[in-house]
Amino acid sequence: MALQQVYRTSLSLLTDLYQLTMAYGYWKNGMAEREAVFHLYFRKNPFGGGYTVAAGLEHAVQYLQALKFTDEDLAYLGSLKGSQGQPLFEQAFLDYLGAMEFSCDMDAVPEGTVVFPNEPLVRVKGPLLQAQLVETPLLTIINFETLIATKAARIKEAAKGDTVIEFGMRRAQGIDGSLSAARAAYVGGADATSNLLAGQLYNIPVRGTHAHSWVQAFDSEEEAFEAYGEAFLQDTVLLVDTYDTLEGVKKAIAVAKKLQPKGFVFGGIRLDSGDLTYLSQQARKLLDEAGFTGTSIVASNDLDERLITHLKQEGAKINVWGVGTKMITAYDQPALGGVYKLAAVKDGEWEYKIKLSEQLAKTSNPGILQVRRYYDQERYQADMIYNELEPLPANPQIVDPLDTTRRKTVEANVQHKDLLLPVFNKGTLIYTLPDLPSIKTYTQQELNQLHESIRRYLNPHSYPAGLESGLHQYKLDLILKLREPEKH
Ligand SMILES: Nc1ncnc2c1ncn2[C@@H]1O[C@H](COP(=O)(O)OP(=O)(O)OP(=O)(O)O)[C@@H](O)[C@H]1O
Ligand SMILES: O=P(O)(O)OC[C@H]1O[C@H](OP(=O)(O)OP(=O)(O)O)[C@H](O)[C@@H]1O
Ligand SMILES: O=C(O)c1cccnc1
Repeated sequence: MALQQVYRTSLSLLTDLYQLTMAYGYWKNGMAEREAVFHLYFRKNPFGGGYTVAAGLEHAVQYLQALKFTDEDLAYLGSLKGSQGQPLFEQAFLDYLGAMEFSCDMDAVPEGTVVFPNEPLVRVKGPLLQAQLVETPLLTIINFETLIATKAARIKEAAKGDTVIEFGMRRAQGIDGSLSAARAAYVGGADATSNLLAGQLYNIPVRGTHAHSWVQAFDSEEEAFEAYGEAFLQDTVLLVDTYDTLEGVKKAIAVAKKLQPKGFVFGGIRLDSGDLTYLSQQARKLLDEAGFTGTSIVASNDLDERLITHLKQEGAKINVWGVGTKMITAYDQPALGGVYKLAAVKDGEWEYKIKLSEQLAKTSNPGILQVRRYYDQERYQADMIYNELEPLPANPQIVDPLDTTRRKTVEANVQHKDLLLPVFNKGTLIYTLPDLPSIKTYTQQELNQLHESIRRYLNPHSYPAGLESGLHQYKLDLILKLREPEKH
């Protein structure tokens, strides 16, 4: 029953061992309750793209709401031994964990928001032990769902208003990979999923056709089509490529005509192999000539945003795209490199912290950060990461992270909004989670605010997003200070 045991009420052990060893260390050193701030952000848009769609907040919230070490969890931690056979954790620490209630503040960008490198998607502020502990699960959830939502947005963009159905469960990264990806794909742009459990859990529309095995199970393709059409008079999409695609289309048309007196509505055909441009054009001609002008042509077969764009440019007559492997696995980039970095610790006063790196771009940002988005009537103009606790100049400057000599002054007449919204206040949920259809609509509104040169998948323009110049200078000074050998 291991499978059933995976999806349990307590996911508190769903973290790396080192989160618990650090937690023990903080507790032992009297630092557990010291206030700290962490930011979750990524450094590069995935897929060589110009934007990223944030997703996963709902699951992150659910995880945090349920964060409680059960007796079973504590017994397991108590059973862990060091190399000399000694218990890894002492009982008083386990008692502390058992009594612990999540009490952090969390701010996050709403799901469906378009975001850019280095911008915090989540900010956790609270007792050091707790804020550290949640690093790994928050990254697991946000990295994956953000990655898939972004992939789906790219695919939906390529489909240019056509319907996109997520068909990927069979190729997904395991059970949860199929479920959370189905939800994230829907957030990003997919219109429906073939995954029934995702449909039930998340209220995503479910859609599907039939497999080649259906046709193979009958003595002839006609019989198979007729039997399916009889069973689903209203919603039939027939897979026509089991033997010879265009012959299959002709047989599907003949069956549709035969069943019409019974109220049959010819929903569509599906093409799953061969030259999808040529076959869809020929199939469209045959369908139109037979009067089935409203019958859809569904295509599937290793599709992604590039192929869909190609097929459209070639003049393919496809209006529904079934996309599996390449969407559900984010095939060309299997992980978003989101990180979770300590940015401030309070010891009386706030002390801002950075993690040094050889490259300035990889050095984390200090402070208690917020993201300000500037926009006019038509578009998002620029984003500025700034320290909430420091005063902002009247006309702040945004420093380009890739070329810090390039700076953009924010014009006085543009509007702005801050992206991180309060989600938890001292462990209490204060954010109303939007329903999934609202998130999906919001994603599309967000994408529409980006210039199409930023949305295109090939060599997109980069959206201006950087540090407020005062924060940038503070960071440089901190780096220089930390690099002085005698200081550390
Ligand atoms: N007109 C086209 N232009 C570019 N790529 C296409 C075109 N038509 C199909 N493709 C893509 O080419 C790839 C190979 O197609 P092909 O029909 O050879 O697939 P297959 O997987 O070998 O077929 P089968 O499913 O029968 O094994 C698929 O990813 C398919 O989506
Ligand atoms: O190609 P994807 O984007 O992953 O879409 C899902 C695929 O899954 C099904 O076939 P399956 O892969 O089971 O068999 P097939 O490749 O032999 O058609 C379906 O016919 C699609 O081709
Ligand atoms: O319904 C379909 O056509 C379907 C579902 C999953 C995978 N491939 C196709």
